[in-house]
Amino acid sequence: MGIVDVANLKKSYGEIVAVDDISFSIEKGEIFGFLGPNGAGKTSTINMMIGLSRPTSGQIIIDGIDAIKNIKKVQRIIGIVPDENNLYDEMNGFDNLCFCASLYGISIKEREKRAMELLEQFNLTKAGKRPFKTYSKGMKRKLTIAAGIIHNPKILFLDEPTTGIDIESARQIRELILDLKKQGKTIFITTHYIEEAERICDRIAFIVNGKIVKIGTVTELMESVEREHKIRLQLDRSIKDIKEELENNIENCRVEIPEENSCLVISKERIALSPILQLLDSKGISVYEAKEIKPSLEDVFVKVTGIEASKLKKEKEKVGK
Ligand SMILES: Nc1ncnc2c1ncn2[C@@H]1O[C@H](COP(=O)(O)OP(=O)(O)OP(=O)(O)O)[C@@H](O)[C@H]1O
Repeated sequence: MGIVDVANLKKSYGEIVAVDDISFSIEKGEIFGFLGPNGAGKTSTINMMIGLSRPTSGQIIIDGIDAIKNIKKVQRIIGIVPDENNLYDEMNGFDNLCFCASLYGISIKEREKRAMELLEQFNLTKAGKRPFKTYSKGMKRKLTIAAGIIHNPKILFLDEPTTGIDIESARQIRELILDLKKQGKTIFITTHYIEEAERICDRIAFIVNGKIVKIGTVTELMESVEREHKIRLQLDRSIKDIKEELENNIENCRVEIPEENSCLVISKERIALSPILQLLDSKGISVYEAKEIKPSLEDVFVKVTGIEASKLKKEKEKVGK
């Protein structure tokens, strides 16, 4: 049993099945990522886990407590960082944190101490005196995370923590998340940034159309699909006219031409370079560079889900605006 156990969880909105019978466990102290495109069911899942919406069916156990029957008890041990900022625009950063702490019944002295500590930890001490509405998007996100951990929760739920903010703030937030893990927190994070999930998550679940299609560590996910070897050749001209000849001459290889002056040689086995170079040389084609392309988690995601990486990127950019 994990610190979080979700079994056969389902959420329907009328005809729409947003979350379709998913089950997973989160171990204490791990960063568990939910990775999927827009509309995959990430927010619907997190909202059921934190008690913002009621499941159509299924079970959620958090730290041994039934989270559907006993959400108030659960809310004391979890921290929530929604995908949209939920703090008061007119209040300054310090007061926002103290107000959040008061909701958990923390004493005034303790509230102020904790707020100051968090402002310092999140590099917001100076900004703490300014109204929240004057913060940049990155600063707003950081203060929202600080508010989510004001009561020192065991488990933190982060919905798209770096969507729509600048690169440097996103980097700082990833560092903060890793620091929280070091402090022993368990973290559930939803994202549609593959690189982010790869960098910080101990385990990742791919979610598409409300279903979990794969769960594992990055290494397990990489090993779960049949690996292809790829070599990219940079050439002095296009090899469109000899593509077929190349494929016929090199055993078990296929050739793709992504750009005018380059090609990809792809095979299930390791690729020997010399016969390729010899053939190209005999055709008077110069090779400027030959580089092995290592598979990425993005390749695995595309293979497992059938969703094109470019589609995921486009959606990411759209949201990031
Ligand atoms: N309140 C609602 N009423 C009706 N349909 C909803 C509601 N909330 C979500 N949905 C639908 O459920 C599906 C899953 O949505 P959800 O917001 O959980 O996905 P998501 O993975 O978080 O997407 P995003 O990355 O865009 O936030 C979508 O088809 C969405 O339109």
